[in-house]
Amino acid sequence: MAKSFLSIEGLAKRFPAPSGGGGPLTVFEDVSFSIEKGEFVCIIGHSGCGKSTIMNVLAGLDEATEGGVIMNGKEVRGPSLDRGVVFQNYSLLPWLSALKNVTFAVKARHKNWSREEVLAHSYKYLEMVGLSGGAELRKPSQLSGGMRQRVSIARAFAIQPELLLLDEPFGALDALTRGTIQDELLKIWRGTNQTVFMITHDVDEAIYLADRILLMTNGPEARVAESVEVGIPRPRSRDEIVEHPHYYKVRNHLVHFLARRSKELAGTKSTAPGGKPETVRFGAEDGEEPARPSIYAINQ
Ligand SMILES: Nc1ncnc2c1ncn2[C@@H]1O[C@H](COP(=O)(O)OP(=O)(O)OP(=O)(O)O)[C@@H](O)[C@H]1O
Repeated sequence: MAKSFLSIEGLAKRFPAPSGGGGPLTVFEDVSFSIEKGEFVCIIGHSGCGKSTIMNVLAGLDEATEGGVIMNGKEVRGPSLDRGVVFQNYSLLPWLSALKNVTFAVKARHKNWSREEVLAHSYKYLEMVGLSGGAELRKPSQLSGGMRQRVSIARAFAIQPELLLLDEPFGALDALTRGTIQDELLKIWRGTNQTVFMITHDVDEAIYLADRILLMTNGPEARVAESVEVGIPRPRSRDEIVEHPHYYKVRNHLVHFLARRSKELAGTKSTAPGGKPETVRFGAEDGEEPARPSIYAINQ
């Protein structure tokens, strides 16, 4: 069988017992899933289940206690420009302007580019996120939280990594900017065959953007329990997506998982082969028999 672009195999993360006593904290265990080249995958789960920790392991910034990550047939060990990350807390270099934060990364990626090429490329992405007209010359401390997040997004997009890792990238943005940058992200993703793995708490954002949505049970001992296929054709429009017959089925499934099943399934083991999440797929209307896995049928 062909290997996936990204394979997460039997990942577990434990932290030593806190000084007050007790056993080690198992944040998650038996986390296994794969992502195909060019897929857009979102992950949703309650606070503390370990989403950011999984992302840090994918980025090569943290090590799992058990298991590993294979990308393009190679084990992920340490960070790489093939994996671009946007964190919740921007992680910009505070002594550099917004522009230099981006050019710094672009120069590292394209060592043989001229100064003009680096500048033109960096400006393209800064303008895309709405940072121009002088704002790009300010240092992070002189920018608002939303503006800093936009610099961080421009920097990650500008290095055109094979895998884009986004940890709640739009959380600090106002609704209008958020919508614009979501659409830019989709445009870039469609045009580049990049693979995107994104954490979000917003079910509507996940349905609008993703091909698949991974659902995590509550921690400790969390796991990825389900992989929900969105199944809504692209390009998607914000106005029309809610009219699609799958939209509310997917949305209700996600909300129900977060409200009830993430807790009910907490601490249970996967019954699927290799600990992979159950696939949840919603069938077409018009009399076609939907391919519903047992887990979906149970929760109808
Ligand atoms: N260095 C550490 N030592 C001990 N526990 C830690 C450490 N880092 C993270 N944790 C714990 O690991 C768990 C998972 O944290 P993580 O930030 O990955 O969760 P998350 O799902 O991304 O949460 P959120 O949605 O709030 O961002 C939390 O319970 C956190 O307290």
